Amino acid sequence: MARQSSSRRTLSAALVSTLITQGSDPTTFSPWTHRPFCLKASSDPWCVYTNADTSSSGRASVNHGISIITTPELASGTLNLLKHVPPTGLSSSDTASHSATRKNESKPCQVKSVTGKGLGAIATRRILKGEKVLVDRVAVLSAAEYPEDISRKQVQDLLAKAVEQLPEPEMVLKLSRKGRGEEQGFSVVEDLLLSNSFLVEVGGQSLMGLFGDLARFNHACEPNTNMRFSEKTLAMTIVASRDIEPGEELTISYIDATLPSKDRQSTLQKIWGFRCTCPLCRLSRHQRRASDERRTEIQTLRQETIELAQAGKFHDAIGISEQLIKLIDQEGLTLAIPDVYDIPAALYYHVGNLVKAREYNFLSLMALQELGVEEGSKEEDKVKMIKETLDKIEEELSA
Ligand SMILES: C[S@@+](CC[C@H](N)C(=O)[O-])C[C@H]1O[C@@H](n2cnc3c(N)ncnc32)[C@H](O)[C@@H]1O
Repeated sequence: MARQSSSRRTLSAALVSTLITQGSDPTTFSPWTHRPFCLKASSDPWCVYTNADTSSSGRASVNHGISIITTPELASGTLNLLKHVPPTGLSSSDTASHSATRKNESKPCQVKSVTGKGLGAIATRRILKGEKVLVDRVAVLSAAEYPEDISRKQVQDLLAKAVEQLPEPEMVLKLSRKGRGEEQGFSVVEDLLLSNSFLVEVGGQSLMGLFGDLARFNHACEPNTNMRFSEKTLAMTIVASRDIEPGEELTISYIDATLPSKDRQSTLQKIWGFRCTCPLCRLSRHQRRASDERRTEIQTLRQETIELAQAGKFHDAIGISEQLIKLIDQEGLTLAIPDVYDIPAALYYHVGNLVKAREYNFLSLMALQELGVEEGSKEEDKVKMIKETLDKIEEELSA
């Protein structure tokens, strides 16, 4: 199982033995509610750590529990993360309706059948750009790649254990659809994990995260919401990236949506195992060609900007990067906008045009904030960095 490789690290023998060989009294595994279930690999052991405490008194408690499949080292890092999780838990529906209640509005979306895609999340009312529509705490975190000496069957056992130990395993098992299936050697849990989980960064490692409610969000190549993961709360927040009308489907992008249609289809097929039927992929051949041309041009301009900057032709690179912004905007690639502003921001700073550097840093900051910045997310780090740069520019301008 490999969506993206994760680095493996060494760990202290003392830590391993503390985590693995503790006695049979479950309280000594705290914050885990189950004895860690471990496989001894020739390198690090790999274990399932579960917190299935559904009471509101436990510090790490969450309504739907959490299982993490990892090495003892990362699990020990996660202990700190769990301390920050609000004690009342973060069930998606609770949180979404909680924020809705505050505004005296109804829940923003509900799961319904969508033609050709199974189930999906449909807006129940008007949702404004920037509104949080879901906060979903991760249920299962798994390595994206396992060492070679752990067999496929052992990985399947770890995954099965991770789900089985959750307080409501059926909440995860119900996500299973007719996927790659047993004939291709996939176990039910492995298959559902591969077709429903998203890569997240925890403790510097890329892990696959399964989020019970987010798993009902279908993909679109022009999505109307975006995802923000917080390492602090282990929750994914979904924020509207434009105004959404009642009855519209809420969509996210599973891949780099700036790619031309052929590349998007092949990536979705290879990694996710389905053929995309989103509105952009269903355009007439003529309209799709126009969009593909713009997207191919976007890839070319990106590459050209890098090459020009590497060759020290900064003013030419600035010109191309500004063309790139126009194209990204024309193609409605809202999610790519903050990153694309960073390019002229850095280039203008480099050539000493501080006024323009300030303008683009400011635009990047605004675009990021419009898309939602969660505490403990990588976007929060980026906002901090841009603000520091803006302060530095102000200082230099007033010197
Ligand atoms: C994370 S799940 C989304 C929820 C799913 N539709 C359900 O019924 O639970 C991913 C699966 O939904 C379907 N899907 C998602 N986006 C799609 C799209 N744009 N076109 C066609 N099928 C899609 C595919 O079957 C994919 O494997």
